[in-house]
Amino acid sequence: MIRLNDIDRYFDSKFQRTFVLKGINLQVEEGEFVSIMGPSGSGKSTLLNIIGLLDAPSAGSLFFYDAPVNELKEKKKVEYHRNFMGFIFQAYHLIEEMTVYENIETPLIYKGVKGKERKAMVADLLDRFNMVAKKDLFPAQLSGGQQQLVGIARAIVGKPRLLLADEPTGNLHSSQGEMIMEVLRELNEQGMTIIQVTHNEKFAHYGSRLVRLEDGLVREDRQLVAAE
Ligand SMILES: Nc1ncnc2c1ncn2[C@@H]1O[C@H](COP(=O)(O)OP(=O)(O)OP(=O)(O)O)[C@@H](O)[C@H]1O
Repeated sequence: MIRLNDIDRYFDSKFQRTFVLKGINLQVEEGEFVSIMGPSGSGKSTLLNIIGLLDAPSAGSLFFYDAPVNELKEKKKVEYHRNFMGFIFQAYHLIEEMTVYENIETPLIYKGVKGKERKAMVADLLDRFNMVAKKDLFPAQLSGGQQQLVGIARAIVGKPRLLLADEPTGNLHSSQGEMIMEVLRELNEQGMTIIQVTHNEKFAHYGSRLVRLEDGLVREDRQLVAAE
């Protein structure tokens, strides 16, 4: 589904070149649930942003289903964002002028989902995340954890084929975090491919594969067994 060939990401300053990612080779198959771990600054978010077409590699190539996606036109990128992937960010990226309900509904409008079906899909997630009573509030009226839940609901409501999650549980209590990981596991069992960045070993083990980055290199890449 996704293939990275010799991906480098570096930044040049006057006197030196700083590598954030160095020669990353990674292949992710449809249906996998990959957890990316590694120390702060090791390049995890950068890697996720490159896969999500939000950042461009300095060298190397990226493929979705064997089609090169390195140098896509903006319009094609938007199509991938709309129809192929969902993104959970560390910062929630909610639209401040929209209510909780509208924030969750927006991706479905872009996707062309009809009104009735849209309502049912949003209602289902509000219910599942215990946010029904908050549906008419604006993001600024919610706690950090609640905003995170809305961000997650918005990312998964359209059932994207690929979900990219950067510390999805970062601002949540551990019980909320576990609830979210259960939701991700269920979505993965239904066929969604998931790549998450996490600092939490326990949550990493909801995945089926662990990739550990260090200094911009893949230091470890192994399958996880469910019982671990
Ligand atoms: N525009 C930039 N210019 C220079 N360096 C950058 C730029 N963007 C990112 N970096 C550097 O890239 C490195 C990796 O950042 P990244 O956010 O990918 O790390 P991370 O592993 O996700 O860290 P964390 O766990 O703290 O979120 C950092 O040292 C950061 O300073």
